[in-house]
Amino acid sequence: MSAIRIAPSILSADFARLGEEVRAIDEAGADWIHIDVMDGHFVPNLTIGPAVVKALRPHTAKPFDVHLMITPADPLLAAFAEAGADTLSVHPEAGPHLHRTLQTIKQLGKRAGVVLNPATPLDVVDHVMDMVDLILVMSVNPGFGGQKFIDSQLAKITELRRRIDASGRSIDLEVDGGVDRDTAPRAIAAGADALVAGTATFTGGPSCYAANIAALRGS
Ligand SMILES: O=C(CO)[C@H](O)[C@H](O)COP(=O)(O)O
Ligand SMILES: [Fe+2]
Repeated sequence: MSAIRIAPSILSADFARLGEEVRAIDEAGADWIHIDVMDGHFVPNLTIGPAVVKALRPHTAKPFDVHLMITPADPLLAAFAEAGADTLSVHPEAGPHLHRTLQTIKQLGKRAGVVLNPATPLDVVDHVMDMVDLILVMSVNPGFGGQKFIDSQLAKITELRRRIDASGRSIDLEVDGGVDRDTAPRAIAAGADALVAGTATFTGGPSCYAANIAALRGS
């Protein structure tokens, strides 16, 4: 098992000071910067577009882990790639051709991720295991930060860990939603090797970020 990567979700940051917030979580030990892109259509919330991703890019050298909750995603993949995304993750429900979408992400030279909603079965990734770099298990329904971790996703994480190991490929298993000091160890025990955390990172303000991130890592 590789080291646990912590990806603070800037959805819980102070949007009036986003550049500063990104620098603060970088200095506090974040491995990736998780950026939640919502379109008010695929999910009932509206957040960040490529212009904001581009504006944040000079504030850190850490990888941008971009979670696209938009439909259709395909017309905007190039814009997010050019804006500075490192990983582009899509929901299979957001378009009719998941394989083609992942091909496009790879052609753009980016890491390709698939995001599984709580009710989405694992089988959706069976035939794209050879092309994904990351699989993200949603442990809340997408759309908002600050929700409660859905325990039933632990069994999915365990089974996904088994399938990733059996594939022989290096695929990150990331968990997103309701991850805090109590649920992080359970997600890790089930097989997660990357954790998204919005509320649990940003609670208490900048002076707490380093301790919050360390606690999630289990150190
Ligand atoms: O994708 C997301 C919501 O759709 C967010 O990444 C997630 O909710 C993080 O927030 P929190 O850690 O507060 O649950
Ligand atoms: Fe997310």
